[in-house]
Amino acid sequence: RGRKKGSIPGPLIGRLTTYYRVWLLMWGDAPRRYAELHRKYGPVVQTGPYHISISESHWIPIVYDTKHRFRKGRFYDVFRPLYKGKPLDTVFTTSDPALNKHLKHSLLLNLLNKPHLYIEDIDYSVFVFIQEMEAAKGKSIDLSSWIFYWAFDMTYALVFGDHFGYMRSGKDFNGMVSSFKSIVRSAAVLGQVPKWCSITLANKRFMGICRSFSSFPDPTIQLLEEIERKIQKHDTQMHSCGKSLLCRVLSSGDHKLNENAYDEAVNVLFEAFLAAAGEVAVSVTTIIYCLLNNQRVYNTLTETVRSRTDPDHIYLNGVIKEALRVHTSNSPPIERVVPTGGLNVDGYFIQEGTVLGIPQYLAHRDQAVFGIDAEDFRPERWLEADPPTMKSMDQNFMTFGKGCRGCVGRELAMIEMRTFVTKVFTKLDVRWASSTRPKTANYWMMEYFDFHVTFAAA
Ligand code: HEM
Repeated sequence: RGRKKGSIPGPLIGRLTTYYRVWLLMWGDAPRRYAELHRKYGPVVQTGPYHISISESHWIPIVYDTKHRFRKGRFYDVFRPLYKGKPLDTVFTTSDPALNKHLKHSLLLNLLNKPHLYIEDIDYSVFVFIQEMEAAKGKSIDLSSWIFYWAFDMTYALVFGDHFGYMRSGKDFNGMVSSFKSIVRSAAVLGQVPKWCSITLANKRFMGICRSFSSFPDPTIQLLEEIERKIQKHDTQMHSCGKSLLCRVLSSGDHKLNENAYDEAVNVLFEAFLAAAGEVAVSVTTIIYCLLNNQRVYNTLTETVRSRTDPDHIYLNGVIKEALRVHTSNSPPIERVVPTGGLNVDGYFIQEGTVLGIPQYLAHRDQAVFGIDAEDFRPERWLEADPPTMKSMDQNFMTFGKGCRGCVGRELAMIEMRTFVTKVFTKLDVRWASSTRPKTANYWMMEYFDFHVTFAAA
């Protein structure tokens, strides 16, 4: 366990107890609270006995390095599902570079490097969304929920080659969407004190008791059971889609002979679904939120997609990046642990074992990088920037994480988001259903409540 040397400023309570970080997070507006801390104490702030938050952009490539020097810490333990009674380390949660590379390889090989295989499923999912919205024309609907239904249905199709059916049923029929949101929220808060995790989410007995209450939200157990059912169906030849991640991961048949291969298949399928569905849903909701709040950009975008004058999606990519810059999905700073030997930067010496994080919210608002209008939603900045400015904007764009543990699904996510926006806005117009605007909260992911809109023909 390391500790900072010298005098890093910060609130006294943060130096004394790690529970201060729980307090920072539990109100659902952590980005604003971190911004306030940096305004008061400067660019490097001690937020916990072993935690430091940094708002200086030039630390980004140091902390999120490409060589696995700065590893993930124990915060990620909360995201490990209990499988066969034990926490399962996944590609996302593990701090072990070898396991991370191994599982990532399987994801890339079987899903992410094969865009031609999934375009059809993405198109179909958006087609169903449009059909449902056409049927609901003129009625007020909760868009945030519907985008979750779309993202869960689509991801399910890519991973399992089958249809989940949220959009067709028009509701969260098995409670998985709402349980996903609540577990992510609690995990973010519990993860601030990793020892809580071993007595709660990672504890077999505790989780057993919780699960005996049918109302207890646990999407991980639902998903793991679903994966095992699907594997069984696949093995008994009742599953024949051929191109899903499930089929490709199981194609060698090793999982039938070897328990490790079976567990690995479960692991990869689990993370491919969970890492993808929620983030994509939140991001598309954010994009539409920004468009509805900015009529000028809404008009330019709809004109561009309807007239098909932007075949390379230059304006659309600008809109997507700008929306995800201004309202980035992740709330607490993404954390990494200082490696052996400590870290010496800008006159600070930070001991090994200290946990460092750079709040995305602040990196995305650095005026030296994005200009004095950094607070504003202005997609054109991504079209106008000269090469050096673009380079620093890209370096500060942290929505997909950074370095060797950044998002492996970024390209897939971009295809999904572009397909959704292009197809939906080509056919339909969206308007706020009333003068009341959605409320937001941000624990780990941005959440929108009462996102009421109406759809009309374009
Ligand atoms: C707009 C949508 C998405 C956003 C905003 C997003 C964001 C992120 C972020 C911020 C990280 C790094 C988290 C950290 O370091 O703690 C990450 C990692 C990851 N993402 Fe995504 N993601 C998205 C879509 C996807 C999709 C579609 C997949 C597909 C499988 C995916 C798979 C992963 C995986 C496997 C990791 C862990 C990588 C590693 O640890 O090496 N993501 N994502």
